[in-house]
Amino acid sequence: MYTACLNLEGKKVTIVGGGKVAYRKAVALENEKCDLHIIAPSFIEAFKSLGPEVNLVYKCYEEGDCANSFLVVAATDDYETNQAVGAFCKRANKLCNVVDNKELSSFIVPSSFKRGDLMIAVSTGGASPSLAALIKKELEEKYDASYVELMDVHRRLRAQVLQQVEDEMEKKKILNHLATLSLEELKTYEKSHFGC
Ligand SMILES: C[C@@]1(CC(=O)O)C2=NC(=C\c3[nH]c(c(CCC(=O)O)c3CC(=O)O)Cc3[nH]c(c(CC(=O)O)c3CCC(=O)O)/C=C3\N/C(=C\2)[C@@H](CCC(=O)O)[C@]3(C)CC(=O)O)/[C@H]1CCC(=O)O
Ligand SMILES: NC(=O)c1ccc[n+]([C@@H]2O[C@H](COP(=O)([O-])OP(=O)(O)OC[C@H]3O[C@@H](n4cnc5c(N)ncnc54)[C@H](O)[C@@H]3O)[C@@H](O)[C@H]2O)c1
Repeated sequence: MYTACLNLEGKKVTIVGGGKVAYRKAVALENEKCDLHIIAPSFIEAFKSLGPEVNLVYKCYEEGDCANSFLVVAATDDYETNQAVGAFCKRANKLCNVVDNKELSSFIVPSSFKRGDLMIAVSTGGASPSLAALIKKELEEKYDASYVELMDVHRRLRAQVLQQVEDEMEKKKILNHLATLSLEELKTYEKSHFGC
């Protein structure tokens, strides 16, 4: 499967299902500024914690419910319903994650976390979602909260380097060197080279 990061801002996204798995997917999608609709006859309590901009639609799935959606997640506990959603999306060329059917999915979701602009995602291709989550947990410790600031400094420094260094080889050399520095070293570099 191809690795990509999707920009879902303003896109209509539909989740079918109102249980534990649908909730996990909803929490992740809520952060993406998409137009999120969730369809199910009943929802677990946890859904109350979602913001008012999330549309909970109290009904069973019907063909056509996802017709205007850019991306769809089929997350019911009913195999036939999930399959119907997946089959519709396949015909209609929509991105679709069917949580109990990798073969019918056009994408699957890795275990991931963010530290500012840094995003780390781990996938086992469905072989062991638990192992993906465990490896993510290990990486969360190594790439701790300090990386949020580190990424801010990197973004500033890269912009300065791109603006001020013309020679392509030199530019590459500097950026590769910056990638090896600690947060403290980066701050010292910034002060001495760009005076801030
Ligand atoms: C990463 C994560 C992201 C997320 O869901 O957003 C995710 N599963 C997570 C957790 C998790 N899932 C399951 C358990 C119970 C233990 C176990 O069974 O292992 C746990 C552990 C837990 O809950 O702690 C069971 C399970 N998962 C799938 C099936 C169906 C099947 O295999 O057919 C079944 C069996 C259902 C059953 O019959 O019981 C399928 C998929 N799960 C995926 C993603 C995709 C592959 C990702 C990959 O391998 O890279 C894929 C293919 C489709 C998809 O959902 O995208 C999230 C971790 C979030 C985090 O903590 O970071
Ligand atoms: N991909 C994953 O990470 C993962 C992890 C665990 C389980 N699963 C699979 O996910 C599925 C759902 O698990 P769960 O724990 O969220 O189940 P759950 O029992 O907590 O929730 C099921 C939800 O589906 C809704 N539903 C049922 N029929 C529907 C229909 N026709 N239209 C709309 N909504 C409908 C129910 O109202 C309920 O809200 C299971 O099939 C399980 O095999 C996937």
